[in-house]
This record gives sequence, C-alpha cells and structure tokens, in this order.
Amino acid sequence: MKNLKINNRFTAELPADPDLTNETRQVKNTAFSYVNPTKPSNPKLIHASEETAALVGISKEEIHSEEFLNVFSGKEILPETQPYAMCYAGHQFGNWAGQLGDGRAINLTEVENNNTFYTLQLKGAGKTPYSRTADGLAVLRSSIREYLCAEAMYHLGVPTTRSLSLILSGDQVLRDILYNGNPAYEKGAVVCRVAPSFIRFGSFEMLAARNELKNLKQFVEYTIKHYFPEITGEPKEQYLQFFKKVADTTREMILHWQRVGFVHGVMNTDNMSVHGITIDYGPYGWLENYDPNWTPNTTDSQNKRYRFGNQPQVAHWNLYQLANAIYPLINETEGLEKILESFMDDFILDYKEMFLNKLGLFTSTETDNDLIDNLEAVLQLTETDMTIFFRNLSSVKKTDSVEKAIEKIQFAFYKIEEVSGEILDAWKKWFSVYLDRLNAEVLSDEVRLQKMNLINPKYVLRNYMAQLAIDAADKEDYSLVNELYTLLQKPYDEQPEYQKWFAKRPDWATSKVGCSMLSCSS
Ligand SMILES: Nc1ncnc2c1ncn2[C@@H]1O[C@H](COP(=O)(O)OP(=O)(O)OP(=O)(O)O)[C@@H](O)[C@H]1O
Ligand SMILES: [Mg+2]
Repeated sequence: MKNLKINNRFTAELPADPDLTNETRQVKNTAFSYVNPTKPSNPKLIHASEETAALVGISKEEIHSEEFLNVFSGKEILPETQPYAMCYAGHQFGNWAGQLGDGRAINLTEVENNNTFYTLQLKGAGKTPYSRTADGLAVLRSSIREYLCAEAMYHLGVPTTRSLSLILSGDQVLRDILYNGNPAYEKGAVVCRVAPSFIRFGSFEMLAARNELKNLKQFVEYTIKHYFPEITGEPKEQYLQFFKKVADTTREMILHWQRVGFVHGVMNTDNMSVHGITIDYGPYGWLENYDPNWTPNTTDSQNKRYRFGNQPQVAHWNLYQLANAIYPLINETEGLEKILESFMDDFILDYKEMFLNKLGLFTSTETDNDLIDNLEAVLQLTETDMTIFFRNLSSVKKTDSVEKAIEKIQFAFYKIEEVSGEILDAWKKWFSVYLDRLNAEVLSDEVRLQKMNLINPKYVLRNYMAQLAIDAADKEDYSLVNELYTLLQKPYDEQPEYQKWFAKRPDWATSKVGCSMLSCSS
C-alpha cells in the first residue's frame, strides 16, 4: 500500500504505558498501551469499501492484495507502526463502570491523506490489557452489522465512523451456551474502521476519576490542538470552547439519528465520540413502526434508558459526565452549565425545524408544535412504518383530498384493518390540517417532493435485512452483504431494481432473534 502515509501523533505525543505484557490489568498514568493484534488462522476478505480505502490512500487494486488482507485482519503489522489499545472508562446504563478501554479494538496506526488524519482501527482482533474477562474477538454476525451500518449511516448524511474492511478470521468464537449445555461457536471476524480519532468521553472520564490531572490537561490540549485548531484564547476559555464544540456536534448527530430513525442501543459514555460521530454499532436498530419507546437492546428492555425518544436526553446526560471530567481543569461550573442548558434548548429548536422539513414544510407558523405533536401521537395509534410514511408523504399533492392523501401513505400501516373508526378519524383530522399547511407553502409539489426525498430516506438497514445478510453469509454466501452495501450507498435514490427493500418488516421478522431485539453478545 504504497500511498499510505503513516503519521502517528497520538502515540508520539501522549504518555505510553511502559508495560508491554498484554496482561489484563488496571492501566494507570497513560492514555494507551501498545499491543499487537492476534494473528488470525485463515483470513478471508468478505468486503472492503473502495470509498473508505480512497479516503485513507489505498487504491482499488490494493484492496485485493495479500498485504491488505494481512494488515486488516491483524496478521501483519505495517512497517513503522506500533499498534495500540486506548485506555478509557465510562458510565454504562447510568452507572460508573471504572476502567473499560479497548478490550477488542486495536488502533493500527494513524495515516495522513489530503491533509487530513485518520486512525485505522481493527475491532475483534484479539485481547488487550483492557479485555477484562472477555476474549477480544467479534463474531461475523455483529461484524456484518457494524460494517454495513456505518457505511449506510455515512450515506444517509449521519456523522459516523467509516468501515474499511470486513474479514473472516477463520477462527471460531464462543459466545453463548445453548440450552442443551453445548457451547455455541460462531465464525470470528475483524472489521477495520476509520475515524479522525477514537477519543471518547470516557477517555477523559478515566483520567479525571484517577485524578491524573496532568495527563487530563495534556490529553484535552492534544485533542484541541489537532482536532479543534480554530479554538484559541486562555486555557480555561479553550476548554470551554472545546466542550461547546463537542456539545454542538453531539447535538447534530442525535438530530440525524432522530431524523432517520436510528436507535443506538448502548449510549454509554464510552461509546460517545468527542467528534460527535456515531461509534460502536452493537445492539442498534432502526425504527420500523414509529415508537419513541422502542429500544433494540434486550439488556435495556426493562428501563429502556436508551429508547429512541430518550436519545437527546441521554446525550445531554453523557455531556454532563464529560463536563464533570474536564471540570478540574476549569474549576468553575458556570460556563459548563450554560453550555449544558443551551444543549436542550437548541435541540428542541433544531428538532422542530428538522421535523417540519421531513414534512416538507420550510416556513414556520405558530401551530407547528401542534402539527408535530399530533402527528407523533397519530403515528402510534396503529403500527405505522416511519421510513415508508415519510417517504410516501412526499407524493401528497396540495390539491389532494384527505382520503387521497391517506391512500398515498397507507402502505406504511402494518395492520390496515385497524385504520378505521377513531383511528381513521384521527388520521383524517391530521391530514386536513397538514393539507391546509401545504397549501400555505410557496413551494410547488414537485420541488417539495425533491427536497423531502433528500431528507427522508427510501432505504435504511432494517434489522431483518441485516439478519438476512448474516444468515446467508454464515453459509458463505456474501451476495446479500454486497447487495445491501450497494443499495445503502444511495439511500435517497429511488433505485427501482431494489424496490423489494422498500418494505415493512415481514411478519417472520417480528419474533426472530436479531430482527427486532438484540443482546450485547457480539
Ligand atoms: N469480546 C470482547 N472482548 C474484550 N472486550 C470486550 C468484548 N466485548 C466488549 N468488550 C469491552 O467491553 C466494553 C464495553 O463494550 P461495548 O459493547 O460498548 O464495546 P465494543 O462493541 O466492544 O467496542 P467499541 O465501543 O469499540 O465499538 C469495552 O471496553 C469493550 O472493549
Ligand atoms: Mg463500545
């Protein structure tokens, strides 16, 4: 890979763990530990993203080289690089969890391309000092989900890590014990992901919790210098500006999640990036029927802390933890509190605008809040598919009758027979107000349709779609991985050849494991 320009700033500028043993332990006074990936026994490339490769300086031809396979499966280490796992802590499901760290992620190196820095990171490439009691590996099933979803999110316009490659390791990974007491082995896989950095809220929480204030200061200043160079001024002022930037980008990210119906599922502070990009595609899911109370994560099915409708509040809570972590550098609460307060206020304003745009409304009136609230209520009267509803809404015309408009979106109803009586009346009422509102807009039907179709995706990675790709891949048929990857590169385009994916969750998927709820086992 002749154009890969290795340039490691993280390991060069931050204090390294002097212990090179790779034994599971508490790792203090450092930001990272050097550790090499475990060599896979028989790596096989399933898929690689040409786009992500180009981003970091790898050509199409190089993707199919042995070197690519070896480097991104962890079999070989790039010359002049020294892989490392990062030390971080986190709040999991609202509770302090202490040291976590990259238990199964290993940063290979940073590269520079077109004046931008990227970190290349393997997920599932073996144990690190942070693996605690786990194996450092990842199974094919969760790796396919991570690989496809990150790229799908990118093309939806949602800030995210990117996927470079998906490689079978050739090793078996033990995950669950079956009811009959037999161990259940699954195929192991390694995903290479790419991001500006993998610095998480938990990275700073770790240093603050250990009162390693010198390291904390150094790490925050490192982050500002390299990723927020526009920030200047007195140190304390810089730290506040940094926090504001993280709050702003996090708010924008969550806004996109709510726009496309993405539920992260494990919004622990160790899964929050300081770049405001989506990171860690574990037990995530996509809203099918519009239900703000839905979470895909079985571990969270009681409290539903990470339910769709709670994501903004959780982001705010997580930012609060980040504020606590950097507070010792500032020693004043006022500035941090102001930023935290404005997060929610700004979110509410942005959410309203985003939602109106999804409805094809680009001006504001006094009744907007009612229109939105009433729609959110009516969408839940009977199961109504979020993606299909908003996509088909764009075909409603100003001159349509209420009945005609409902006919245009009725494909979104899971049980059409339920749309009668009071439920039908509620829909009629909402559409009557909506049609009046459309008629007050200056945009023509055609222009509005075009604008709406750039906001409301036609295709998302529904849980059952990923599961179908997983089932086929388990039998060494990767055609669906390829097909979904291609489809999801253009989620806003009509793509008539893929119309079959513009479909509600099929009945069989309602109860099948992996299609509606997922555990953290991955
Ligand atoms: N199989 C595993 N082996 C070792 N550590 C693991 C394993 N699975 C999870 N962990 C660790 O448990 C913690 C929480 O896991 P979580 O599910 O949030 O992350 P993840 O999916 O492993 O990785 P990432 O956040 O890097 O995408 C992290 O410290 C993670 O590294
Ligand atoms: Mg994680």
